[in-house]
Amino acid sequence: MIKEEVSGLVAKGEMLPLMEEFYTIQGEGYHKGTAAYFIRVGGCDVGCHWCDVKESWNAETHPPTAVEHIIENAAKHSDTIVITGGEPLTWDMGPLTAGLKARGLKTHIETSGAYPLTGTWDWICLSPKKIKLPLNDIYEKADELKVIIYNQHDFAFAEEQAAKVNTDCILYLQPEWSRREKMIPDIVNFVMKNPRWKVSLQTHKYLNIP
Ligand SMILES: C[S@@+](CC[C@H](N)C(=O)[O-])C[C@H]1O[C@@H](n2cnc3c(N)ncnc32)[C@H](O)[C@@H]1O
Ligand SMILES: Nc1nc2[nH]cc(C(=O)O)c2c(=O)[nH]1
Ligand code: SF4
Ligand SMILES: [Mg+2]
Repeated sequence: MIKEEVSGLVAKGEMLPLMEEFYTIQGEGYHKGTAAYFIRVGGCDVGCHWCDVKESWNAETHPPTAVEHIIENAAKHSDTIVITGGEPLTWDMGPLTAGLKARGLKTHIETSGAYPLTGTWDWICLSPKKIKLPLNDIYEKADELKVIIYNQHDFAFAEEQAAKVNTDCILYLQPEWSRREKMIPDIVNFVMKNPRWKVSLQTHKYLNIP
């Protein structure tokens, strides 16, 4: 396929820069502990300094892959598919999620919400970032809000973001991995004082799984 054809298909979400795919246990948030197949799509220009997958950022380094191929492969592994990245909403998620839904699979997304919400989702995990805030439309659709706690100011940011989501949205505070020892005591205190929040840990890192 010539370069222009590939770019055209990527622009329509019919091909996506695929970084990696793996069958594992969802480590974070509401579905933690549940087996799921992860699809990690390359490309993100949000730029969180503590991001644990910086290798995902440059889409050019991940091969454009036909979504039919991604869908067919995912269907072999699990009935729950988590789309993450990178920032999956960099791309049109319509074709990928339509194909997954057509096969009866559950579609979950991990997103910063910084780009327009595309695709059909059974579960939306919104993890807002101060440096590139979510667009307004996603707040009412988020099933869980997962705010990363790196420093004290992040608690105030978490409350600001919680004021924008729908009333059924489940609220999580997750320690930034490198700061977990410092921040966990403060997160525990905060959640006991503000019990509508829950703690989320990156349990896959404790389990030594992807
Ligand atoms: C790598 S991101 C990819 C999806 C999307 N770009 C986002 O940020 O939601 C997946 C999840 O990991 C979280 N995350 C990334 N780096 C982290 C770190 N160092 N410690 C804790 N959580 C982290 C993000 O906030 C997000 O909830
Ligand atoms: N096991 C596991 N659970 C996860 N939940 C969210 C992840 C992500 O990077 O989006 C992730 C991940 O990378 N691995
Ligand atoms: S938005 Fe997500 S992928 Fe992008 S830099 Fe932040 S944590 Fe990493
Ligand atoms: Mg991860």
